[in-house]
Amino acid sequence: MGCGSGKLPPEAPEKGYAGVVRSLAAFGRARDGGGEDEPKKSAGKRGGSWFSTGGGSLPPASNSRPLIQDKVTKYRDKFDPRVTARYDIRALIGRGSFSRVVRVEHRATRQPFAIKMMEVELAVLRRVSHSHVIRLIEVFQFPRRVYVVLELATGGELLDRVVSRGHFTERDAARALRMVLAGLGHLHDLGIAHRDLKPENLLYYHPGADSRLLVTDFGLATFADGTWCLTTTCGTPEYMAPEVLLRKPYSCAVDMWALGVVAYVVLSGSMPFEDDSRTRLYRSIVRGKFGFRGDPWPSVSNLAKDFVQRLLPLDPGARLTAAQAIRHPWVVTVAAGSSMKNLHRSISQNLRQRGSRSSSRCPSGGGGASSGGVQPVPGPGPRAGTSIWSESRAASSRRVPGAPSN
Ligand SMILES: Nc1ncnc2c1ncn2[C@@H]1O[C@H](COP(=O)(O)OP(=O)(O)OP(=O)(O)O)[C@@H](O)[C@H]1O
Repeated sequence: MGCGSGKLPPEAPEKGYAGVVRSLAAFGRARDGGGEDEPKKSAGKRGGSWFSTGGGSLPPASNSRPLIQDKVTKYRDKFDPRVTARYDIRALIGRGSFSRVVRVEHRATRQPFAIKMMEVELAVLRRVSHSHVIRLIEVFQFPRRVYVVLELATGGELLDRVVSRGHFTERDAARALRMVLAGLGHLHDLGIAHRDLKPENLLYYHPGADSRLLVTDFGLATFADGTWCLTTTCGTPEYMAPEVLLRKPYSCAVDMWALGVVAYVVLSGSMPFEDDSRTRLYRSIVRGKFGFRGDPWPSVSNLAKDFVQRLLPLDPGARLTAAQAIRHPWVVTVAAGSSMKNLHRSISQNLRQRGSRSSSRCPSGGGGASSGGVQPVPGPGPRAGTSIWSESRAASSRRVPGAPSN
């Protein structure tokens, strides 16, 4: 379930990103040759399976079986034989702006994994090893493509679980956020800024109630070599920190801002900063004014509100770090506590309302230049729930369309 209007892809080649965008744009246009074969997230297939993903038989028994089987074969043909020699391609899980993710099975062990086809995020993923960060299994690197075998997360996105549970309390929210904070703390300790933290990039490892929550999608992640060394404008608008929009040098603290937005969403189903116009959205973010209005906020504890507020100060230096946030009394006491009000009804209602508003705003799923204008990048254009980026360092005098100038 998405809660953002589109991803701002990052600027030019920090770690060769522009080339990646170019080649993936070509990949999307030329190599896919018939994108209709694959589910589009904007068509509602996100996170779902295109054909049977169940541990074995492909595809499901139905009248469309031969057609689906053709598609399976066609899709498999797009994989390098060295990959298919090791892994059996079972199903397409989903598509990102610059990637495809498929469910696979290791031929020797029959163990399921996900393979992500993309060309970035490797340097970051290679360094990371944490129970709350998606694990890199192995990589196949070829001149034109990279196939990344990842831990397979089958438990769905954070907000989907919030909605599907039927019962959701502050304790559940605190437990989920504590897991995210643990993963984020590990990344920040390694000097890695994720830069696209949002509920869609938080996946449960398995469907069970005791599942680990994993930070995923390192497509915009980068090494922050110094404290305030990053300048790229990228992310997902609703989750972008004011210093990013103002084109100030920034640090890992942008992830803490995004976590503040995630916390607000998880506790209420609504967004702290939201506007149909991207220009107005950016203005409200850089003003940093938000409230706790409407349901379920009257039922939410002051401690929870304090936690959110301490993640969303305009001054990044005043924001909690991951190490501080995980020790915040709300996280410590509420996560361990037991009886809490059920916030589920209001949260689900708000999420549903927001979902229907954004689908009526962007019928094609686009980020919408008309709504304030984030420019599409080469290749697949921005869609609802995806990240976008603009070339700020390469053209420092140019503003992110719609973003306030400093
Ligand atoms: N390791 C994984 N296990 C299971 N599903 C995954 C895994 N990695 C990604 N997915 C799913 O695959 C789909 C595509 O993910 P991907 O990270 O490529 O792009 P995205 O983050 O959805 O889009 P964008 O990159 O435009 O933000 C999503 O539905 C995501 O939840």
